[in-house]
Amino acid sequence: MLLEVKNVVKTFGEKRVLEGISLQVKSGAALGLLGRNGAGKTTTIRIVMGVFPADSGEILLDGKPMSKSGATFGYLPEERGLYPKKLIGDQLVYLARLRGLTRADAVAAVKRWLARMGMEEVYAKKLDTLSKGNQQKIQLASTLLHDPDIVILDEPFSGLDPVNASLLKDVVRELVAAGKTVIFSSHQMGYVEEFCDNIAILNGGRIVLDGNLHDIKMSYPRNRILVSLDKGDMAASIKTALSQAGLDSLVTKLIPREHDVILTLADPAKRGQVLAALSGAGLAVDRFEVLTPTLEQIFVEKAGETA
Ligand SMILES: Nc1ncnc2c1ncn2[C@@H]1O[C@H](COP(=O)(O)OP(=O)(O)OP(=O)(O)O)[C@@H](O)[C@H]1O
Repeated sequence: MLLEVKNVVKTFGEKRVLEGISLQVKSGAALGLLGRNGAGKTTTIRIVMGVFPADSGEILLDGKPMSKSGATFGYLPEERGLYPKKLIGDQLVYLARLRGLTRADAVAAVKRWLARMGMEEVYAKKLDTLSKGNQQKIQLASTLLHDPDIVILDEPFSGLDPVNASLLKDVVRELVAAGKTVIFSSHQMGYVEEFCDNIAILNGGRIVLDGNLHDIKMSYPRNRILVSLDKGDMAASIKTALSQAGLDSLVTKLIPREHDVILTLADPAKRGQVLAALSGAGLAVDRFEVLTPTLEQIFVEKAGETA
């Protein structure tokens, strides 16, 4: 399944919030939709879901208008929407029925999802008797009860402890593996790096970067190398080894850090010569690694300035 956002423009009053954005999401590979507060992520999601129309542009699923596709959505919004005072089982069954399940199927889906979340015992409890993290898991279950084709998760990890975060990661991975179309929006870049093969960064209503995250990282210069040795004064040993091998001019910068050294090379293709020089000098190299930028660094570079 291919979801396409094509040249979407949206204005609220005088304010143009989306300036003609285009992006694609393929099923079986999650898209990380990123951007600073107010960049237009929620507006984009709402247009994709048909909550309100775009001023112009198209939302297509496999080349046809989304509105005619019959695709089902599961949306976990940032502001959660379940009733705190109602019994969890009752409201989940109600929601599943609203989304078209028979009563028997709805009850079965609710029991299955509560079990998946490790929370079978809360069926007859009120939502507000649960901790924030456990409420969050119920919200996620409510998003997935009807086995939607397109799953949109806005900050799904907020408030979760590491064990629950790990459970949720497994659920998201299963959705992706099951061929769902998954859009994941978060300010926590670590999670985005874990799940999303593809990213789109919005800034000032425009897509300023999109594509495969691995390819994006590989497109950055590969001239910074992290080196660590098993002992001794690393920086001094490395300088001596490079000098003996006549490679001083290849290394344009050498930054000693507490547990390693970062080298900047004039020509990254010659990094093998640096490694050979270090081993040739009898140094025990623990790590020798090309440093690629983190998503956080890429994000700050691309979205740090408001366009
Ligand atoms: N219904 C509305 N009426 C007027 N302005 C709106 C409306 N909805 C959103 N906006 C404006 O559109 C811009 C984009 O908002 P949006 O909620 O899409 O951003 P976001 O990227 O999801 O931000 P956040 O990360 O803070 O959730 C903001 O300036 C916001 O104030």
